[in-house]
Amino acid sequence: VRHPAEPWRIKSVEPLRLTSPEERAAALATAGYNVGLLPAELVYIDLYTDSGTSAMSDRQWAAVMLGDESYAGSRSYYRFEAAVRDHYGYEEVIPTHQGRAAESILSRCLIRPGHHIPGNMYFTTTREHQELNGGTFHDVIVDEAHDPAADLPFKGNVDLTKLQQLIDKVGAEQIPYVSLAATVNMAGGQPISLANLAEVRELTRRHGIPVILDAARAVENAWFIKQREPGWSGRTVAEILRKICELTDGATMSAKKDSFVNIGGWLAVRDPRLAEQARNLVVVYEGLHTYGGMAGRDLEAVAQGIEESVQEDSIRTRVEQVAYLADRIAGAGVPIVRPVGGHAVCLNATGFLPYVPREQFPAQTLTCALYLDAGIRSTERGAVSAGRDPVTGENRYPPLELVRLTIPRRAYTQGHMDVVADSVIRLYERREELCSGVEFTHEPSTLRFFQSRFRPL
Ligand SMILES: CC1=C(O)/C(=C\N=C(/Cc2ccc(O)c(F)c2)C(=O)O)C(COP(=O)(O)O)=CN1
Repeated sequence: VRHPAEPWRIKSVEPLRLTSPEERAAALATAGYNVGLLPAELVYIDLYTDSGTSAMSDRQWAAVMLGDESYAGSRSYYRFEAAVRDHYGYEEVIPTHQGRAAESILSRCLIRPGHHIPGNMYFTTTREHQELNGGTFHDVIVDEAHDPAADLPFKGNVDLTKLQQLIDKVGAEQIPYVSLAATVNMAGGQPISLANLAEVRELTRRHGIPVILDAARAVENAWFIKQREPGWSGRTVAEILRKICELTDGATMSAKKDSFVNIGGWLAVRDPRLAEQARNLVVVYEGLHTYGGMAGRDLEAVAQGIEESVQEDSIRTRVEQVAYLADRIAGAGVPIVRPVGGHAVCLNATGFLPYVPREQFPAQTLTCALYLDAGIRSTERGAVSAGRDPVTGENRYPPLELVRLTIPRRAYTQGHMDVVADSVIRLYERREELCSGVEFTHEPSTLRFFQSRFRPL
């Protein structure tokens, strides 16, 4: 796989510093063996997240200067609203400062204690807000999504039998909505197909259950539909994105992904009554419903980012850079999640570190080894992220124990990808030496992944 030639040239740069091994060892100990607690300046290549870390374009920076900071009815809000309506197709657009704020407001509007929310695999903040409002999340994704080696084109698909069984078990009236992610982050950025989405739409329509999309990386999902789903190769990404949204009743959006911005999000629905309920909560938690926790300049950057995100060369080269990294790593025999997702290469930590027992958190251990080796920050997407079962309090050990190498958009070049690939391959060749993991020294009660601290065993 060749590294793509980007459809842009660099006009502004931010200097990077490579630390010494000694510096990194000291920094990691201070950070409690949680790379998420490292100061960013001690990280050389930061693959912690693609959320809010992408490079904005000169046109987005120019739009920032046009930000209308009026409290009510900002010009920038109407530009933002028009961009969401044009590209996602929902009538009622409600700004929020980022995705989890949209999730919180949607959950407060639709979920009541005792409710059940089916979805194609969990995402941490999405499930958290569902549980905080008394709901129970049920994973109805196809079984293959939990198998890192299953190389299927649409592992984000819903297993319709699982969905029907949940409806039969709890009753449609106990299901406020079906929560669908496009792509599925925790499965490695796996897309859902339009055919499956249409089947979910049909099944839920029969029971009067709404479908709410998590659109954070829906442009990447649209790209995979164009590449992999028969009958769509001749359509534009923009047309396919609209088609995805048409099959849903609303969406929560973290604009910090597809739309390249450093902050921003929105909730969009078709039902004006739900929209009014949500706007009332936005005023309580985010700010007036025409800015929703963003400055006018942020609204402008999101609007411009949406337009750029659906340009074919932009999304193609974004996904191809990830494929380049995956190809180099997999070429050396390193176990990764197949097929490669749109935003990340996911290392299968149990396959990578077979001698580290699950109770010693192999994925967390591997993130530490990657940082020590080359100053690379990656993301634990395994048992630490999965947290504890809210009922039993026991650690959840999901089948996927992954290290996510998450690629920011338009930020790193082929040279950086090669540094990452070389480091991963070097560690894989030394994997026999890595036979003990880590244990908690501090474990927060909520979303422990961010603030946990560990000690090496
Ligand atoms: C599919 C989806 C997301 O990927 C997502 C965020 N994602 C992050 C940041 C993150 C979030 C929670 C974690 O445990 C985590 F470790 C990383 C990420 O890196 O992937 C949100 C929430 O959107 P907000 O971040 O704008 O509020 C909603 N939906």
